[in-house]
Amino acid sequence: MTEAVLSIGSNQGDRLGHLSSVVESLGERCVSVSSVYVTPPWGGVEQPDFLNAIIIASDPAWGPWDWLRFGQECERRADRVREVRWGPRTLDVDVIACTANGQGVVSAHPDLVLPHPRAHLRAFVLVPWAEVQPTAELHGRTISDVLADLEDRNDVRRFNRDLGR
Ligand SMILES: Nc1ncnc2c1ncn2[C@@H]1O[C@H](COP(=O)(O)OP(=O)(O)OP(=O)(O)O)[C@@H](O)[C@H]1O
Ligand SMILES: Nc1nc2c(c(=O)[nH]1)N=C(CO)CN2
Repeated sequence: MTEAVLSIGSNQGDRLGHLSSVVESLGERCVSVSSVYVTPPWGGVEQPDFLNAIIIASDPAWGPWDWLRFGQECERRADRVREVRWGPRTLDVDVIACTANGQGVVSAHPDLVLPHPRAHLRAFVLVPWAEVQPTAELHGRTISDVLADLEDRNDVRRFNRDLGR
């Protein structure tokens, strides 16, 4: 049994629709969903604001690579094009962390680094994650503590609609 923390983001096209498509595809695997947040682009590329959210998902038979493949399949269905690193996209699904039978999974494989190597730098991940799992830990610190170090944490604002779960 694995539980995954999935970060979903969109800043192109029907942003809310793209995020909703992930929740729909997960179906019964979806355990909880954060509010939707409007977030300024992270990473230095000038582009429109994103909508971001965090999903907690679980499946008795899936391992960490299944969550990665699931996210990439959702991106493909949203016609995501990989052009600019950290640039605009219809849908981004990142696996932020994964637990297998209650134990945190650590992976250094370049195609699946766990926990996600940049999660601790991203208010657009930590603010929604803290909403749904305030006691979660990243590299031995609570995510609330990690978030307190980020200067841009107050730039992340609640959006006026949610993903309906
Ligand atoms: N935890 C992870 N979640 C998702 N992709 C990962 C993870 N670890 C490594 N990768 C790999 O990262 C590669 C690039 O992914 P992607 O194009 O989504 O990056 P990005 O969203 O532009 O940037 P970032 O990785 O900083 O979020 C993919 O080939 C994927 O296999
Ligand atoms: N606000 C925000 N910025 C980003 C995002 C994202 O989802 N939200 N995704 C990126 C690529 O992983 C790069 N920058």
